[in-house]
Amino acid sequence: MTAPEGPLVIGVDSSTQSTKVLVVDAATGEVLARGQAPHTVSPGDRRESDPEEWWQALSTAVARCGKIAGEAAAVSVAGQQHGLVTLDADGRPVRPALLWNDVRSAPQRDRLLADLGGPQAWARRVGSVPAPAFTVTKWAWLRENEPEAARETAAVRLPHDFLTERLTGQAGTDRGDASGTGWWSSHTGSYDEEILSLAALDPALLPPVHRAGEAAGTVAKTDGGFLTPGTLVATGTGDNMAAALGLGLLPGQPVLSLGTSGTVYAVSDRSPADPSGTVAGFADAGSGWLPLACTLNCTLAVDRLAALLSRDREDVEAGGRVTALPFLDGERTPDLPYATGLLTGLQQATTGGQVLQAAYDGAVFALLRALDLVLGQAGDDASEAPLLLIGGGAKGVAWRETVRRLSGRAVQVPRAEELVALGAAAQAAGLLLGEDPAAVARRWKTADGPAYEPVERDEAALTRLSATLEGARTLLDMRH
Ligand SMILES: Nc1ncnc2c1ncn2[C@@H]1O[C@H](COP(=O)(O)OP(=O)(O)O)[C@@H](O)[C@H]1O
Ligand SMILES: O=C(CO)[C@@H](O)[C@H](O)COP(=O)(O)O
Repeated sequence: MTAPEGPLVIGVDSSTQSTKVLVVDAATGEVLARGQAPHTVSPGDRRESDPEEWWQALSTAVARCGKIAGEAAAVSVAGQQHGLVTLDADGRPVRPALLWNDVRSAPQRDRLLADLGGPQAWARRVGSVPAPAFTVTKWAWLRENEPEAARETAAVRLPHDFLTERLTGQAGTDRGDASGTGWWSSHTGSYDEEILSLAALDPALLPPVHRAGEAAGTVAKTDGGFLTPGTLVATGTGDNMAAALGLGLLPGQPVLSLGTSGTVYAVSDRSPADPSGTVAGFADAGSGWLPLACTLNCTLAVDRLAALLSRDREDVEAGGRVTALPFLDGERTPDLPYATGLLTGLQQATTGGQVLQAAYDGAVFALLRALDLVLGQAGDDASEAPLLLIGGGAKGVAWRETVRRLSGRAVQVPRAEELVALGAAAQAAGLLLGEDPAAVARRWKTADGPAYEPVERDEAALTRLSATLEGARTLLDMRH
């Protein structure tokens, strides 16, 4: 490793399963140190995590980077989107955070949709038709199911706001993450008073929304002194917005991310509004937008199937007619919050490897079905552009080959791992150096990596998956 040119910056990804921290040379993008610490997510129907554990994980992951972390001149925190963090008057969590993949708020979502006049009204108003992932549905759930906790709440935050506020001592969020709440409009760039009133949420509980390029503050104090006081803190953003920054994404470049969630998105310079609700009309971390579709069942669902079959995740086999819709946690895309996993087409000759391959197919199919709608909302011609494959799953051959076979598109796998944390680092570097963070990431060449030619699309598998989904809709919509 050559001596860093400096200055150094820190990028944080506080995602569903863990916190990842990178110390990066702002001049070159070289990753000088990395640290990681896990999170606990409650099992069963609840998907909750303790925000205090995120804070501890941040401290541990920074410590695992070594002393060099103390030399950073700027830091930025990106986080899993949508989570409802409720704080009391002393800034302590009233209860664990309700995460993006907790679908218990589906009935409240249905009610909120109707109260504003249906999906079209929501898309027109805030840019998105809320899924049960959106924070507004979670607040409605809390008020209905735990009114005392709602009453005790003195501040409502998103995961990245909570961590940034702990660092700086100042409340604030950014437009990218705010656009996943449902109460902030990516068309107008402001909180929507009518929606806040429908959800019975006092706007005084919400943080101010920083503009792109503004600082959130400086490191005021930290419990264990794990970052140097006075270090500049950028606004941070949602994890998908950060990954878009981390890739230095330009319009017309589609991304498919394989992590706890599966996402497909592109950046756009027009404000999306998809009344079907498949495409969320998020704002990006700059001054543009990020039309995005998200599935709940991606790498964890396939890993679970592999574990049930006692197979390595790469141990797949082609052939057979087995079809899987691996909606183990309910599903968001398609909108089937009450769904469970479905397996059909099993025959005497079916092998375990074919069942596992079917799980990959089902997870990728759900994402690719939404990709055309995402690109339609983005409005730029991306027909010839390679699909950028990122997230933990992009390291897997079975994932990559499934995406190639079902998409029929060229695929590029950036060599840079941890694009969310790198995007946060680019945001910190942009703030420090007065540059556009996406341009910083392009200078760092983060999207470079091996390219894979298109292969013929497996129409037979796609037709089988579509027919299974349509045929099983009533079953998948059944409330257990
Ligand atoms: N070498 C690998 N091959 C395939 N999948 C992998 C590999 N390494 C990690 N993964 C998958 O990556 C997932 C984590 O992805 P990541 O993007 O880090 O998740 P998140 O940010 O949502 O917490 C794990 O659930 C695991 O299935
Ligand atoms: O809900 C969404 C996007 O709308 C998810 O993408 C979350 O932001 C969680 O991300 P990961 O933990 O899977 O990175």
